[in-house]
Amino acid sequence: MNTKPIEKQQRLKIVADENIPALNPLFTELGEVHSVAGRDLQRDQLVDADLLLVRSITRVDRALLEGTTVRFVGTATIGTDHIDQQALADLGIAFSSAPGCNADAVVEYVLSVLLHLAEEQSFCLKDRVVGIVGVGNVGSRLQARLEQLGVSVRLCDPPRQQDATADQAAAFCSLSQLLEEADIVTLHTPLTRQGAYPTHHLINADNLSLLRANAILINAGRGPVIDNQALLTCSLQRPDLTLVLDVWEQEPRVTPELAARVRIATPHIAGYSLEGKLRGTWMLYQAYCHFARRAMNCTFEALLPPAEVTEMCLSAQAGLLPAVRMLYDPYRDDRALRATLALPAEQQRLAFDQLRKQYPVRREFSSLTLRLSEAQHTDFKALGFPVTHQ
Ligand SMILES: NC(=O)c1ccc[n+]([C@@H]2O[C@H](COP(=O)([O-])OP(=O)(O)OC[C@H]3O[C@@H](n4cnc5c(N)ncnc54)[C@H](O)[C@@H]3O)[C@@H](O)[C@H]2O)c1
Ligand SMILES: O=C(O)[C@H](O)[C@H](O)COP(=O)(O)O
Repeated sequence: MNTKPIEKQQRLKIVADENIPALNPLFTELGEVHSVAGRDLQRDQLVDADLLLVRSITRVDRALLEGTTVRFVGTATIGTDHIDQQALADLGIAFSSAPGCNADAVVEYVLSVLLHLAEEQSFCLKDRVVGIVGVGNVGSRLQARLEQLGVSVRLCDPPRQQDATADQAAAFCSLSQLLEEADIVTLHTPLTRQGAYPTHHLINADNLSLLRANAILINAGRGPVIDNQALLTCSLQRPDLTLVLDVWEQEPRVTPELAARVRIATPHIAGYSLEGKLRGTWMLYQAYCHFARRAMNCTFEALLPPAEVTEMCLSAQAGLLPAVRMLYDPYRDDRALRATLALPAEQQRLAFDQLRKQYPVRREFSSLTLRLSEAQHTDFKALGFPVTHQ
């Protein structure tokens, strides 16, 4: 890629999505930050801009950038399906995303969902097989925590399987085998439409029928990885299925008919821990400083405020769910989303974005040290809590 650091005497002009936190402490030392509404960003807002910082709701392509002065684009997200990276390379614009920034938040969303459903449906997670589709930053961290808890997993990731040694490749299975063998299926692939293993409508009318009786299907990746119309049809015929959707094919539109069939419905917030969001911005700051060959003046630790509650003592009888619920209860987000579903379509779309914009502070499990009896240590540690003796 033919990208050169920006050489400019005057302060940079930085155009940034208003939903990116910590722009001030990180980017105002570099230039003037202009906040914009990410979903509606237009070319004329990029006049004289040097940097463009976005989240996942801004389509960044040739039409937006050709002929502008932008030299660096960053997305403070893991997903990159909204960015035409080939166009950026052709235009000589440097690009950075934030791989892994909110992976732990997504893992904790899934763990919290599973522990809530285990209580409601009276099953023990350790007796269930969890199928993870997409075993990258999110999927592999989820795998590690589940295996430490003693849960059996099945893994499907053809790109990783293809690059693995024969020994490593044996850990993976095909999608159909996973759907047939797993009691719980959770999707963590990127959204891709091309290449050897495209994920658009990876889950569709043909393979939904492979799901086991009483299966749980979770999508916290990207909405179009599941054919939502096929899912609705299937769910009407299969009341035994439990669906959990954080992402939706027509996002920010959520069709009330599908939401009515979904047990836990949330507005694309699986990755919205404070740590995840701040790490996303900080990784862009780090990437830009590297690109511009500048020294960094802020560490991630300095950016992250202390949690309100940092330590909690649990009784020797306490199970996992009460501690998890203290930090994250997915039904809070489910209730907030459902309250918007009776609105006319356009207002519902706006409400979806508002829920995300005004998202309450949510901290990761690592922020809360638990005082526990010795016997409880293994499971709470496996979930990701720091633990200490009572
Ligand atoms: N809901 C949320 O808030 C949220 C938050 C973070 C990320 N995400 C989404 O989750 C996705 C995964 O995140 P990640 O950090 O683990 O990404 P990653 O790139 O680290 O891992 C993705 C994995 O999916 C695999 N994969 C690609 N095509 C596949 C296919 N056809 N079948 C099975 N596996 C396939 C890749 O080989 C890779 O190992 C992101 O791309 C993003 O779209 C959503
Ligand atoms: O890809 C990601 O990192 C996540 O999906 C992220 O949480 C999306 O958040 P948004 O950019 O829509 O605020």
